[in-house]
Amino acid sequence: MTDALTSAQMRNIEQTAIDGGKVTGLELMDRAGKAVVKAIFETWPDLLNAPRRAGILAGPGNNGGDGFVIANRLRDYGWDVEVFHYGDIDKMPPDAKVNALAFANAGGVVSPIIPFEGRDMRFADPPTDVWIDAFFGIGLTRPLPEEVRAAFLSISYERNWQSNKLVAVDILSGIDADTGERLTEFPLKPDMTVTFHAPKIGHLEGEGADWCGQLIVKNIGL
Ligand SMILES: NC(=O)C1=CN([C@@H]2O[C@H](COP(=O)(O)OP(=O)(O)OC[C@H]3O[C@@H](n4cnc5c(N)ncnc54)[C@H](OP(=O)(O)O)[C@@H]3O)[C@@H](O)[C@H]2O)[C@H](O)CC1
Ligand SMILES: [K+]
Repeated sequence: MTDALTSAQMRNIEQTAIDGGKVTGLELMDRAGKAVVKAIFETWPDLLNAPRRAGILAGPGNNGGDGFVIANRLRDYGWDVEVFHYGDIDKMPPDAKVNALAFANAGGVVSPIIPFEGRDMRFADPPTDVWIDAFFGIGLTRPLPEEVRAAFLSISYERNWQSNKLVAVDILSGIDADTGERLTEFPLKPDMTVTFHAPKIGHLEGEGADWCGQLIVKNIGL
């Protein structure tokens, strides 16, 4: 596995490629989101047999933008997709906003994450086959907001009763990408983390190493 990067090193690699005209941020986000979907079908090929249901937990930044790319892609496969957005589409960074608007304008369901509050997800009907954690990636700077922690807690009840999957985009939200420190604790380990270009320090150090599930590193052409 190639050397682990800090979030600053990753941003520098991305920005150098963008500044050099090799790729745009939007293209990188598109590749990242599609790489997550590819990793899902490579890991659980039976999910390809029939359209399923996905819950996308999207945050306010570009990690959330990846989540909307994934939402659009899974809808292309005929999946029933609902995005639970901690954030405001209008305030998202430009690349993320493009993908969020594409989802919303195509009739995609975007809900606030409040529905999870106190909701007993153990008997959710229909159950969600795959949860995508796209709340926060390498831009996490502090412990998670309480409503985000509560959403994760509700889903952890459901996961105890349903055999659904949790996939973390880039890194499990709540883990510091530069140290592996869990800035917020919740009882939900992902089945898989899909990161881009190279592992980050937070995937290999501290508690982060135990809170990845299967770590998949996908090339996004950098
Ligand atoms: N071209 C690219 O940059 C690509 C990026 N990829 C994906 O993008 C994320 C990194 O995106 P970024 O927007 O830098 O960061 P995040 O989405 O992780 O989060 C930043 C936003 O979240 C707010 N934030 C941070 N911590 C918290 C918190 N604990 N509570 C509430 N809000 C929080 C932050 O706000 P600030 O107040 O801190 O400014 C931002 O609004 C990367 O991980 C990839 O998934 C693509 O994959 C490749 C292209
Ligand atoms: K994430």
